[in-house]
Amino acid sequence: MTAGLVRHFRMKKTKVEAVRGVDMDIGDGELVALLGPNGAGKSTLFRMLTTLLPPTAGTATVAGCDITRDPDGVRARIGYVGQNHSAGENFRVRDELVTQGRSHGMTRAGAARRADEVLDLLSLTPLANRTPNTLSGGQRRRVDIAMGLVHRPALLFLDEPSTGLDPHSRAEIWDHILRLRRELAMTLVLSTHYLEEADRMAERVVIIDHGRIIADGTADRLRKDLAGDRIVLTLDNRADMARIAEPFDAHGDTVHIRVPDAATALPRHLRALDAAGVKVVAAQALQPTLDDVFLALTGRRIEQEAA
Ligand SMILES: Nc1ncnc2c1ncn2[C@@H]1O[C@H](COP(=O)(O)OP(=O)(O)OP(=O)(O)O)[C@@H](O)[C@H]1O
Repeated sequence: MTAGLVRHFRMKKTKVEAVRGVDMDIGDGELVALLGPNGAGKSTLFRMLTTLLPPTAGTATVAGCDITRDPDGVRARIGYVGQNHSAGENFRVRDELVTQGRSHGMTRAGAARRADEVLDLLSLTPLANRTPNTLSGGQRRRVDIAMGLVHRPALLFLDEPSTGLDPHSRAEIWDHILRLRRELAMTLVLSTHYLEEADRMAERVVIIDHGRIIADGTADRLRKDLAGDRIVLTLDNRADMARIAEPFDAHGDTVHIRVPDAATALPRHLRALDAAGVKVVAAQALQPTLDDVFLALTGRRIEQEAA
């Protein structure tokens, strides 16, 4: 889908290399989460793939069309939900959707029918005659998604769809995103810096940092390959640490041991330590988070940077 995609910005004397050579292939019907800290280049990549920004170098084919040679073809086939609201403040939601349909060449009756369909799809029918400035953050986000769906795209880009929403609204947005996937078999590419969302919702996670892809796979695969499970033991007597045979990291009173499968390793370790007379007062089997994966790859944590 993309080959060597690059985007630089020039500002006076400095050059910002926002995207530094991205190669990515996304298949039909995939749900892909692009995960990275602030400034990683996610929005710039999206803006190139949705033809809002020309690449400095490289190529990309989106929904079968080249982003540089056939931007109109790309735009006709994709939907894009950016970080800014797409509907005007003071027009009724349904009217905005009809206008959007008309701008895609639909007849008035066709656009009205489609507006009602997308209102229903995003559970917005009761709000159809409200203006966006009277809606909650989560409701407005659903209007943004509805605007991106009017022309029936097969592929939808969502740039941080849940950022800034309270946990309840975030869960609601995700219900709707997953519904699009289930009921319309859409290809969904979204960006997020919420680690647990990428982990739970997407079957493929692409981690991006400083404008480059640094990992790509299922969350489970990334965890296993790049971070590994840990068991965490608290010993009754710190001096007993010297009697642990495996390599470990000590954090205060606790000992962290890297293992391939924490659930099966934990009882084995407890039995061995018991037999050696080492008293363990607490024990935990820990699966790494995607933040641990990011830490293993970069030495930094996404969560700290997002905060
Ligand atoms: N128009 C621009 N002019 C100059 N620099 C820009 C421009 N747009 C983006 N950048 C820079 O490019 C880099 C990547 O920004 P981008 O918005 O793509 O990151 P992001 O991963 O989407 O971050 P966020 O999660 O904060 O939205 C940043 O250093 C940013 O400051």
